[in-house]
Amino acid sequence: MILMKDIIREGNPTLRATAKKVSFPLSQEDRDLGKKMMKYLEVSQDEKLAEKYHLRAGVGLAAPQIDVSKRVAAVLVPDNDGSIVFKDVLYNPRILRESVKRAALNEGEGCLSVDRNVAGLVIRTDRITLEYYDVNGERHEIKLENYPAIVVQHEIDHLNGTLFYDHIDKESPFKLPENTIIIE
Ligand SMILES: O=C(O)C[C@@H](Cc1ccccc1)[C@H](O)SCc1ccccc1
Ligand code: NI
Repeated sequence: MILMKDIIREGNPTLRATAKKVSFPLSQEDRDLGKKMMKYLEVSQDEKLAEKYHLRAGVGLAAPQIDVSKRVAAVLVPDNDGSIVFKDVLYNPRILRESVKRAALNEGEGCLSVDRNVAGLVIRTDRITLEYYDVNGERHEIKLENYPAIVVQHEIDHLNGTLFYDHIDKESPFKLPENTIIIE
């Protein structure tokens, strides 16, 4: 099971590398990789289990964060009522289309690989068309908006060596650019 000790932190070069695509049919290793990343998210979102295993809650986890430079990311986005908005392991995810409209989370962003608070608006695209392959090699093309779209962009950033604070305007971190909505 993935524990916090397995998650690499700022300064580890893998976090700044461009991860490599996986090939299909997936090797057992790449199947298991996706499975254990999703397991981390499930356990981290269970209050009791997260406490038991000292896990930071996560709605997404990218393979580079456990020092595996492959284009694989697990996403588990719950709704406020505990239902699931979006859950899958994304193999070779790619953003096909981006809206002109931008979005940023009101409370900014954090990262399991960043052990400090970096304040500021993380400016992202509000609506995306996402292409990815699932564990069976099936191609998916889906539209996401608002919070799920933010989470997926955060994870795809990890596959490209980008961290959330790269998107914060250093001069004026809380400036709201034109055409940008705040997501509460
Ligand atoms: O480090 C990661 O990739 C996991 C992040 C993903 C993320 C952070 C902020 C905004 C979108 C995605 C963790 O989920 S950070 C912890 C967290 C937990 C629950 C809700 C929001 C953030
Ligand atoms: Ni992160």
